[in-house]
Amino acid sequence: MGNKILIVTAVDAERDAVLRGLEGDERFVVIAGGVGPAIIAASTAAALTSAAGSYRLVISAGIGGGFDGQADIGDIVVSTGITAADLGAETPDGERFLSVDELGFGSARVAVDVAQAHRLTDALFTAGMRAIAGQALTVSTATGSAEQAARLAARVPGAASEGMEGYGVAAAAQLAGIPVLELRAISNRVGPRDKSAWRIGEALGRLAQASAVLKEVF
Ligand SMILES: O=C(O)c1cccc(C(=O)CC[C@H]2O[C@@H](n3cnc4c(=O)[nH]cnc43)[C@H](O)[C@@H]2O)c1
Repeated sequence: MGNKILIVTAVDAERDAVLRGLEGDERFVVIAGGVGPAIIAASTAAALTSAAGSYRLVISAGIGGGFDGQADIGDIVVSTGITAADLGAETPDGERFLSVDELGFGSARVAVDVAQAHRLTDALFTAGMRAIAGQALTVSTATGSAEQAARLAARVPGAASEGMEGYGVAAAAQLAGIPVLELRAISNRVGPRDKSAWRIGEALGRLAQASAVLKEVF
């Protein structure tokens, strides 16, 4: 395993924010892998394969939604677990969701080094940031209602952030045998879709700040 760290964002604006924070630290390679779990899994796998043996850690980084009571706009969520929260099946009555774990088709969860997640959270806090260690959820459809937010919070205890890429990045890292973390700068509440309430610019600024701390921790 090499000494480099691969950071994968969805879009260029997130990649550029991370690069601003890293200030040219050559231990880190930062790519924008696309929006959604499938394309970013492919992008991550391609990056890892093209430089096999170079990386010791993969980080999924970007903006994300915060679950009420867990993470507010401007906070940073560091994953203590990464879950594809909508990977499964509905029961015939439409009342319940069965995860792939319950269906026996593998796992929607990727474990992370929780001690490492807490070290990063502590370092972010020391740097004056509001940082939370919690469960990072990946969905293919950004939540747009209070009802869906409640369903997801009940489905994944400790749900703190919602994004659309973490599990894809994590699945590629897991297949390559490389540890993974997810880092989300919260841009909005998970719940009723209200684009006017999104604070994407602020979240990108927090992402840059948090990226500067990565240099101290890893
Ligand atoms: O609903 C809208 O009008 C709208 C406006 C701006 C952005 C979106 C997105 O769906 C962005 C998806 C993109 O950003 C990440 N992200 C940010 N917040 C969330 C969220 O609450 N739930 C899921 N993903 C979120 C995500 O990782 C994507 O890369 C919509």
